[in-house]
Amino acid sequence: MLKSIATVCVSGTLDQKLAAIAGAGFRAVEIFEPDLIGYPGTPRDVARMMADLGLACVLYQPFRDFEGMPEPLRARAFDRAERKFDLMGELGTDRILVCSNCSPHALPDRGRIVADFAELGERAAKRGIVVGYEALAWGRHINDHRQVWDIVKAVDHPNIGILLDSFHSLSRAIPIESLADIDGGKIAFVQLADAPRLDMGLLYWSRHFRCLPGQGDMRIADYTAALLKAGYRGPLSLEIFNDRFRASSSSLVAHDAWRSLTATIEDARRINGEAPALPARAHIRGTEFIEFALSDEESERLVPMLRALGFRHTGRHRNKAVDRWQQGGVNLVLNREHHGFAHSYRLTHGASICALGLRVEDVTAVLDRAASLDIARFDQDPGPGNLAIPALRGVGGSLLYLVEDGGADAIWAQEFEPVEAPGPALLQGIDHIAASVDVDEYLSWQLFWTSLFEVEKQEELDILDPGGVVQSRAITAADGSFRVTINASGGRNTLSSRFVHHGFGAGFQHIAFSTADIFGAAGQLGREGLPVMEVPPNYYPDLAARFGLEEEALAALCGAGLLYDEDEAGHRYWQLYSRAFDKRFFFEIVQRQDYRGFGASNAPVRLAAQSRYRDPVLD
Ligand SMILES: O=C(O)c1ccc(O)c(O)c1
Ligand SMILES: [Mg+2]
Repeated sequence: MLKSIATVCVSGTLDQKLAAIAGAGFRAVEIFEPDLIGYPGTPRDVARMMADLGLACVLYQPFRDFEGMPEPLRARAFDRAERKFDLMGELGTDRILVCSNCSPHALPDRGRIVADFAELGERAAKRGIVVGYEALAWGRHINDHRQVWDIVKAVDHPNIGILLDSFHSLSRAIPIESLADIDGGKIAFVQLADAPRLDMGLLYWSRHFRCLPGQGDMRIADYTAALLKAGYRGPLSLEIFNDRFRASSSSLVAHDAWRSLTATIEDARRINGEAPALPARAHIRGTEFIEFALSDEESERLVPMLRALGFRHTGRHRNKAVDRWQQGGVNLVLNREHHGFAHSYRLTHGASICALGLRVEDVTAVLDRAASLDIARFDQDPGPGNLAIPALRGVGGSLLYLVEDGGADAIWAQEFEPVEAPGPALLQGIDHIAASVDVDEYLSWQLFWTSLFEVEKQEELDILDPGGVVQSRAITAADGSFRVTINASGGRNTLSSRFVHHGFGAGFQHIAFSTADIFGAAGQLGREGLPVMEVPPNYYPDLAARFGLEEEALAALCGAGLLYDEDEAGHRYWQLYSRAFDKRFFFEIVQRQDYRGFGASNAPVRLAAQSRYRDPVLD
């Protein structure tokens, strides 16, 4: 399938947009009229620019308020169309989008609309132009693709087809099955856009909140699959009106667009039972290790924190300044090297979580899928005697190492000499990892995880921080083997924004370890003297009121300094936070009993407490 994108999707001037689009691998583009009008070159100049970039112009759009007009507006509409046909000749495109009429003058006269398109078809045929008629969801009389299909059938002209835009169909909840009634040969063009489920007017929703397929809540792969099944073989083109995209990097959005469209086409092929072109999304079986980039001095200060949490120094790398700290199923790797990736990461961001090691069934398959999705591979000479672990570039330039089950055992055994034996495991595993990212990259990081791995997006939450609102979305494997939360905020002073700005970019801000005995863990931290985040006293009476807790249970929670939550089914969740290390990252300990969330109701309490630790001058 030819992949295309509308110039309206990305930021910049027309030349910048086209460069970003071509740079992301696209070979086809829709020219959105305002981008052309605002450009200081002729349509021929733009045609040359597209040719130089290897881009074919597959659509010119939009042409508005055409059909069903009374005279003299009708004659004016045909005159306007002729002028646009002239322009299309110069631009070198043979396809135009006519969107349904929104004018208050438009008449609900089907006969007239059919006649108008029949006439337009004749005029288009003389120029070798094909017209795609699109039902805008808010069109005055025509706002449903089923109406457009009815009209296109009645017009029955080879130069008049239907243009389908997933947003307009799905925002109105028009059944996808209705696409099966359309003759694929009469589909002039297809535009794809997703959107989050929002309760607002259709026009405002469409013009500000569209997003790339996979970033929202619409069934875009099913929609695409239905069109392919109907026999459509033309370009699949992204048309995203999104305020954030308009304000962020054109290159980032264009690359994400390529990734999104590639994944969507693959999903659609699979839905239709066609042979897959890419390996399937991989199930993340678990986190094999988490790597920290530290100076020697930072490492010395982190070590007591890890010891207090129950970790033991179980391995020392034989030829690198790298240590393994272990407990239960958790491996923490402390990298103090003075060259290489971790060192560079630390120089840029400060003490950091610089890499995750994920366990998957088939590393090669993940690498192949990643390559098709244009996710960058990372290779570094592991040095003599060390095993190379394949890696991908992930959030904020951190790395995602990929290992197969048992695949890391050889590395632990061969490259690390034993130091201490592991102690009793108070913490058993990694419950979740939390990333803080720039608000402009919030959707991008979601797409990264959901396009590559077999994970599900959870409902987005707005979390209140004393410095602003934080958007938070968890992305989880169905069996709980992997959970990551992505947090972003437009407010400059929220915890997540401060992390991103002070640390020069997105990254992992906290790790939540799982325990089966959170009261035991709290007791141990107390005995070890590890400072934990203080819970404000008002929290506990509120908890008691909300959940009807007995005095004794409440006293235990309060005594241990725990946060607590229950879901509607009564599943329970306990949380405990460490203080942050160098204001860069912190640890959480959680215990969950069939509870699937992340304690969202506790997050504002936690963020308020953390904001009290701010230095009023430095932070
Ligand atoms: O918002 C609009 O006006 C508009 C214009 C052209 C399109 O293809 C579309 O889907 C929406
Ligand atoms: Mg459209």
